[in-house]
Parts: sequence; C-alpha cells; structure tokens
Amino acid sequence: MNWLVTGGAGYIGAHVVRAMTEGGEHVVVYDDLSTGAADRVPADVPLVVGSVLDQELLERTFRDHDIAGVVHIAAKKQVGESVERPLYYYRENVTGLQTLLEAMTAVGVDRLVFSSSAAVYGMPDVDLVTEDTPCVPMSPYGETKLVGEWLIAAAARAHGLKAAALRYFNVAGAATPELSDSGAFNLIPMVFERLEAGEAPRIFGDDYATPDGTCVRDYIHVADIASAHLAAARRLAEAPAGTSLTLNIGRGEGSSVRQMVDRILKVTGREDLAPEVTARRPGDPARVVASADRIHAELGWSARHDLDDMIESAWLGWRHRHG
Ligand SMILES: O=c1ccn([C@@H]2O[C@H](COP(=O)(O)OP(=O)(O)O[C@H]3O[C@H](CO)[C@@H](O)[C@H](O)[C@H]3O)[C@@H](O)[C@H]2O)c(=O)[nH]1
Repeated sequence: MNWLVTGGAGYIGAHVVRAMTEGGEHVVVYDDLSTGAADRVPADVPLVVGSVLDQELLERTFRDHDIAGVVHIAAKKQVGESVERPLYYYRENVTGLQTLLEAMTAVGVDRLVFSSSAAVYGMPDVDLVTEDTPCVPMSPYGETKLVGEWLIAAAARAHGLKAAALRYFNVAGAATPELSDSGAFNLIPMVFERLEAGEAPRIFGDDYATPDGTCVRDYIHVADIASAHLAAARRLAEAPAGTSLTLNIGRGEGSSVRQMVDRILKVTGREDLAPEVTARRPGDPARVVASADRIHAELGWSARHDLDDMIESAWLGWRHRHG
C-alpha cells in the first residue's frame, strides 16, 4: 500500500519518509516547498508540489498514486509567529487539515497519522504529562493542533476513518547531516547560532520552580519521532474502522535548559563561552515532560537515542549547512 506524506520535504517529514521507506513502505511526498526543500526527498520517492488547501490536487494525487493512507505533517509550527498571524495559522493548519479530510473521504482514503504537539497541553501542572492531562493550549499554534485532533476524532466517528494523533515533545537532532533542521527556532540551533557569532548562549530565565531554576523539557531525537510514525502507520493498517488514537511521543525524561546548554558547550568545544541568564521568555511553561507509557503499550515503541545523540547529530548537521 502507498502512503502520502504531506510535509515530507521538511525536517521532520523527511525523517518520516526515511523511516517508512527503510521499513519497506511505499511513500509519495506532498509538499508546497514553502519551508521544505526538494533535495530532502530521495530520488526514488515521487514528489508532488502542492498545497494542502488544494482539494482537487489532493484527490488527483490519491487516485494517481493509489494512496491508502496519509501521514499529515505539513503545517506551520512557529509558536511566536502564530501569535502574530493567527488567521494564517488557522488557515494552514486547520483549514488545510479539513481540506485534506474532505479529499480523503471523497476518494475513500481511510488512514491518517497526524502531527500533533505537546503545545496542546499549554502549561501542564503535573510531573509527567499523560494523554489525559487537560489540554489548555497557550498559543494559536497549540490551538490549531488541538482543533485538528478534534476534527480528526469527529471524522473517525462519522466516517470510519482510522487515525493516530502523535503529540511530539521537543524534537532535536538529525539522522544524517543533510536531513538536519534548517531553521534556528529552538534551543539547540539557537545556541549554535550564538556560538558561531562568538557570543555566549542565553538562558531565558533561571527563576522557575525547577531544580536548577531553568525550564525543563523532554527532548526526543527526530529519528525516534520518525520510527513512531512507522509504528503508528502499521498499527492503523490492522485497526478497525473508527479507531482514533492519541499518543505522546517523548522519552519521559526531563532536561533543564542549563543542562542542555552545558552539554552543547561540551560537544562543540566552546566551554569558554559561559551562558548568560536573561529575562524569562513570555509564555514558557516551567516543565513539560511526557509520560511515554501509552505509546509503549499501544505500539510497542520506545525511544532509542539519548541527548548526546541529539546534540552531536544536530551539530554535524549545523556544520554541514553552515560550513
Ligand atoms: O536561546 C535559547 C532558546 C531557548 N531557550 C529555552 O529553551 C527551552 C526550549 O525552548 P524551545 O526549543 O524554543 O522549545 P519550546 O518552547 O519548549 O517549544 C517546542 O516544543 C513544543 C512542544 O513541547 C512545541 O510545541 C514547539 O513547537 C517547539 O518549538 C525553553 O525553556 C526556552 O525558553 C533558552 O533558554 N535560550
């Protein structure tokens, strides 16, 4: 059977394509190349350039490539930008998903793996976040992911769709330098950017109620994120109509910003640049760490890569892109 991976030319999408093809699945990439890059798509994987808002092209692609399921990763993902441009985020992430679901139901494509986010939880007040922890998103980005989950669950109930929403925690690293993240919107690449400019990395606040005062997150290697998609896709192939799973993808291990920065300085050999503490960044929760019990029970999946794998591979990727 053939899977369509939307956003398959992006950072996470390209890793999912890699894991699925290595796992023996047939994959077609659908990407508007607004942030993705065609050279991330392997030569033997068909690439359809188009928008998820284009229902006609989606339906034609489903028919032309005999698609049985969709892994929907195409989306806008910058939390700060979503605050500035909420209408754009709702159009791309919610109307885009709605259009995709309409195309799927029109053609009879009934399997969907959806990229959701720990951003749906907002500022969780628990040690480990389970899938039953209340969802109170703090940004339009997080809202679009939660509304997306609701849309999918409703479509599963009404139309027999089989779906898995995967809530990613903090994604990092790269399977190969070529597939690395080209943006610098998250902690690890933001630190690399400072180091490259000969500047000390910044810690946004050290007065949180955490052991060392800095924010704690659950970092997960993008290759582990990718293998979870393959496991979910396989699970849906055997699942009954109307199945709707919601699963955290994390390691269940918290790392503080200070611990992360210290390790990054070590890996890059820049321990001379001691981090500087600046003001809190508005909207940052103190602690967001997954319980990964449900995905382990449902899919038999668990993460294989540790923090050093993430930081070292991210650094190789950064050097590949920036010389
Ligand atoms: O130069 C920097 C950059 C970041 N941080 C801190 O590092 C932590 C991690 O920040 P970041 O990498 O931006 O991730 P999050 O803000 O945790 O958000 C990520 O993880 C969420 C899921 O948990 C996703 O929804 C978001 O899309 C994704 O960007 C936060 O406490 C930041 O304040 C610093 O202290 N200094």
